[in-house]
Amino acid sequence: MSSKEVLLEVKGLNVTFGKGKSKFEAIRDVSFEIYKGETFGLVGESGSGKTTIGRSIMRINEVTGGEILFRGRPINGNIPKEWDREITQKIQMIFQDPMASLNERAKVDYVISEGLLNTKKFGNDAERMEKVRNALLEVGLLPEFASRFPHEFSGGQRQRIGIARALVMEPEFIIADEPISALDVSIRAQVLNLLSNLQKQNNLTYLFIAHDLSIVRFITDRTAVIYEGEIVELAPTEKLFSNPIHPYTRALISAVPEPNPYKERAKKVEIYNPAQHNYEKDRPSFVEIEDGHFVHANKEEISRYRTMYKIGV
Ligand SMILES: Nc1ncnc2c1ncn2[C@@H]1O[C@H](COP(=O)(O)OP(=O)(O)OP(=O)(O)O)[C@@H](O)[C@H]1O
Repeated sequence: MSSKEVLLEVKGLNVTFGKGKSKFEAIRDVSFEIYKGETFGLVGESGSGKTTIGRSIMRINEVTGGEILFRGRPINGNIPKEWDREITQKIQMIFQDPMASLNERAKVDYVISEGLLNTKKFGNDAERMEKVRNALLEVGLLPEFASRFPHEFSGGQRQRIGIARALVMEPEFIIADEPISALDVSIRAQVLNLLSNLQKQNNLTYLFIAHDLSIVRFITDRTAVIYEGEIVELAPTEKLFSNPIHPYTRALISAVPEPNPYKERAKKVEIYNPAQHNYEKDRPSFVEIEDGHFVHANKEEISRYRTMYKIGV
């Protein structure tokens, strides 16, 4: 269950890579809030900037402009040591490819407890081992697995180890970056169920990154759609699917395959053409077109969308 208590706030985030001619603005003026206890989806195609946002929150990426607040306090810049340590513990990330994110030469106990070792806060060896065993149990693995190597496990088990690695830190906020994309289709639902159960048990808040809208639909409370480094639409997830407004969101939704093959054939796929926006005189902003439903648009588009999609008319 989500409250309206803001846990994480991203305000006017800009991320630029490179300098001079090779300068590339990967994230442009991105703002959103994530409420405590909710699952917030971030959806967009490859290269749109989803991971860069996740990495900025993890403080792996340099932030060029704007700020990120956790529990109302900035996480970047010159911050007190104690606060820095707390953020390092409370914000964790689960990665797409469990193979790539796990050190193959390290045993599972080390893989899971590495973060604990770095924060010092978590006691002696025996206490750490106890935490590792508990984390393994929590993700549905045997405590004995602690003394094995990651390559001895299946993809799904490795992702569970990746989840245990985040969980052992006793986080409050988890960024799940395409956590099931690399997994066999047959085990995806299991891992999603695990994430959902862990959320309830541990009162976790999730930022769930995906390129696949159909996954986001079933597990997120609210969703933001990102296109080329900009959020084009943000709404409660059901609203986004029942009444998508931005042409890019509409194109994405129309591209989600229908489970019914007959319907799919009849379905018209919309194509998104960014040139359709005329922003030269009438500049766009991020407008709340109805309660909690934001769209990137200019004045002319807002009034057109209101009429087209029967909002407040
Ligand atoms: N360290 C970097 N240096 C230069 N460009 C980068 C760097 N990291 C990311 N980019 C670029 O920024 C853009 C956004 O990348 P990002 O990985 O955030 O996208 P994404 O939406 O997560 O895509 P994917 O689903 O493929 O991971 C891409 O064009 C990428 O090439």
